[in-house]
Amino acid sequence: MNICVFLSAADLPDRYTRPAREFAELLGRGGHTLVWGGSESGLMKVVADGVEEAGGRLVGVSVDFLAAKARAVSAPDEMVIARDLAERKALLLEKSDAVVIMVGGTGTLDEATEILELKKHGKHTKPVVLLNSAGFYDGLKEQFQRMEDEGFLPVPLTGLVFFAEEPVGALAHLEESMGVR
Ligand SMILES: CC(C)=CCNc1ncnc2c1ncn2[C@@H]1O[C@H](COP(=O)(O)O)[C@@H](O)[C@H]1O
Repeated sequence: MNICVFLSAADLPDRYTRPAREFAELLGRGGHTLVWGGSESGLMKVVADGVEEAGGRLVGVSVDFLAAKARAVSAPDEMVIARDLAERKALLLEKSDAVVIMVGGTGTLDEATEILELKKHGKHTKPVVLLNSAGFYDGLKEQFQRMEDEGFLPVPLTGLVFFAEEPVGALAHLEESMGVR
């Protein structure tokens, strides 16, 4: 399975780094491919290193203005450079069977909301998991719940996104959704 991971490009403390590394190891050991933004920075690098060390394949989709900072990869790994952020998001989704949103800032939020919006409109049916490491997304979860409770969501929240507290639960949900378990 090709699993797209959105997450921070910042260097972060152990409470966020540990689950990122753990998820990467599970992904690699499970024989899956990581599809990610291609960066060699922060948590994005932690995940790429973890997948590579565990024997998984990497598919990066960087973007023109960040291409100089993209990870150097060689076959069977892959790196594509998109023209802009819009094309990058489209390519990340196109190359993936499932999406995991991990802790991040505005870049991660941008990617997450676009993927959920496209799913809401039936443009894709790929499973999306929000990995709530160290309770980072408690506030967002509450906001989504309020959107649903007050009639802002035309589809059930559970049909849009699955909240996982730990990496093992996140991967198990994806494997079950895709029938590879
Ligand atoms: C030092 C430096 C400029 C590093 C490069 N920085 C980046 N390289 C690649 N993708 C990025 C970078 N910053 C943001 N992104 C995109 O936005 C998300 C992370 O943004 P953020 O850190 O959550 O807001 C990633 O999923 C990635 O697709």
